[in-house]
Amino acid sequence: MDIQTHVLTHMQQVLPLAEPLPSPVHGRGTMMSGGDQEPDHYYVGIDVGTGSVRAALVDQRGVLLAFAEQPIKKWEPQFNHHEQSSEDIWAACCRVTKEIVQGIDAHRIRGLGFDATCSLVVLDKEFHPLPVNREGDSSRNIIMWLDHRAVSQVHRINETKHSVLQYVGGVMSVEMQAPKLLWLKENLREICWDKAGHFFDLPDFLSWKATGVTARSLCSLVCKWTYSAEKGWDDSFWKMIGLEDLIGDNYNKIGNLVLPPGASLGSGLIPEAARELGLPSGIAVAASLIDAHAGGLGVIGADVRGHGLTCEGQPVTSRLAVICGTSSCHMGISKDPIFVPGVWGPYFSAMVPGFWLNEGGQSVTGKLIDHMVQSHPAFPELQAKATARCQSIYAYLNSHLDLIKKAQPVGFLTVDLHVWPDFHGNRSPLADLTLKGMVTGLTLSRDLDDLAVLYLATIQAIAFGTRFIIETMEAAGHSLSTLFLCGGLSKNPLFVQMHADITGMPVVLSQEVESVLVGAAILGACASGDFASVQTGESLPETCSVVTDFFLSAFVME
Ligand SMILES: Nc1ncnc2c1ncn2[C@@H]1O[C@H](COP(=O)(O)OP(=O)(O)O)[C@@H](O)[C@H]1O
Ligand SMILES: O=C(CO)[C@H](O)[C@H](O)COP(=O)(O)O
Repeated sequence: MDIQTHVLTHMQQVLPLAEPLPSPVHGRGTMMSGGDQEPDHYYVGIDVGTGSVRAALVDQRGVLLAFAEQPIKKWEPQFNHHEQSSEDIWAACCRVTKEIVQGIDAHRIRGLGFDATCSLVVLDKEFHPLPVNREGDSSRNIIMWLDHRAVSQVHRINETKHSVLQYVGGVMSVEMQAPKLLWLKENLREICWDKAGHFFDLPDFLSWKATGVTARSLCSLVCKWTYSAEKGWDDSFWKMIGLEDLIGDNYNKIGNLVLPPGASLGSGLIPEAARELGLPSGIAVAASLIDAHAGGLGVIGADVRGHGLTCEGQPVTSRLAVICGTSSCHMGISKDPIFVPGVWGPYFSAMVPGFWLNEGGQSVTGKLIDHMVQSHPAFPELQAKATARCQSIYAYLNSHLDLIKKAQPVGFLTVDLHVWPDFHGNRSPLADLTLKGMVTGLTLSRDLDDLAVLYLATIQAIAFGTRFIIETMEAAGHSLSTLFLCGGLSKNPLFVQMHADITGMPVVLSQEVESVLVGAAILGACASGDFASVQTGESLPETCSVVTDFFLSAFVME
């Protein structure tokens, strides 16, 4: 889609914003073993997003009983370099977990599951943090997923045309781990590469910290490290890109024991981690998931009966889970592998066991909306007015748009203003990290109306990006009918409505807003042995015992 057709479809397809949103339907899916009785088992889910760590206590019926959140540190020492600290993140995990289990009978806690962003954690041979920066600051030992420092490395990797690239949409992303590893070898040889003993995906770092087990999740290795669920590591790839040193020691530094998400790790929670987290030692700890995959697992099997949706009579492969936080991830599953140019995958068993996964994505969505709003001259005025009304800036902007639209549908406020949203490159389906953002239709206006309309145009551009990804997935063989949204942006009704209007698909929101966390708790439930797997049986969702029982869609926008 070039900018011309983008603008055209933009103007043609923006449908009226629906009447006030229907109230959530308060109901719940089939009860699990506990029925209506007092819950006797609890599971803890910990979700490490880009901006914060959250924890939830969930019972065996899938009801979220307690929630806590804590921001985490981020550094941007130079443009396109984004770093974090594994110690800071672990400390935040401990704080939020202690908070959610206060006053709870700890003996009822049966399992713990983690999900996290797919950032790269570097430790030395004694498991101490190593610097990923020229300043030698070892507290910054994580290269974040959105870090784009390894541009030259990923370019060379893609030039090899190695066959593993077929399984990442044909083009490896600079956000994956191989280019970041190569960057470390080429740029920080002495202070980092030569001393490194362990390179972890963040979700696997957390499960190691909790159990002392260095096993990696199939999810991380397949989606970000070129591991094949069927064939394992491909030596020829690592040799071809100049990282043959990782093959030695049987891939010990990047993982040689690989477990499916939800598998129980070692002897469970080790005493030191138990003390720090405020949980009983020895409870089951699960092999982890990447955050988008936990969200996908949390929503894709939702029980939609009674809402008259076409997907009720369709296989689960007609559903697209969209996890919308700092970035948006578009998770579609299939029985057979589907190769979609510019869309990551197909990945076998990386999210739902036994299914192939394709993962489309937009590198910055929440971050882009925040950026557009916060950098506008009218932002201080917006903040003051929202604070005076005790509203979030987004609730304020949404009601402001309702005021200024007058009789016309809100979508038409942007007939003259268009945003191209690739401010941090295009992840899918163009798979071009060099792309930049664009705004057309600017005037000299600097007021709040102008800010509100720019905010709307940004949301619309993101929704068009989702539509572009859906069209590309369908052209390659997916057949999609319904969107299942979760993540921070799904709490914004305008964002959700624009996705329904612009894709022409109904959007289902889970009754439990914190679906990503429930996805993490499902892992803990599975590891505890209380449930046989994250999903059982041949087909979803009918026989998807844990997933279906945990969820009921709350309301639908069409
Ligand atoms: N209630 C809300 N209304 C509008 N936007 C929201 C709301 N809550 C969170 N967001 C937006 O969602 C994004 C963060 O989503 P979140 O899932 O918390 O991100 P991450 O997992 O990447 O840390 C931010 O851009 C934030 O502005
Ligand atoms: O690449 C991803 C998943 O495969 C995500 O974009 C990344 O993990 C960041 O997630 P979030 O936007 O929720 O913080």
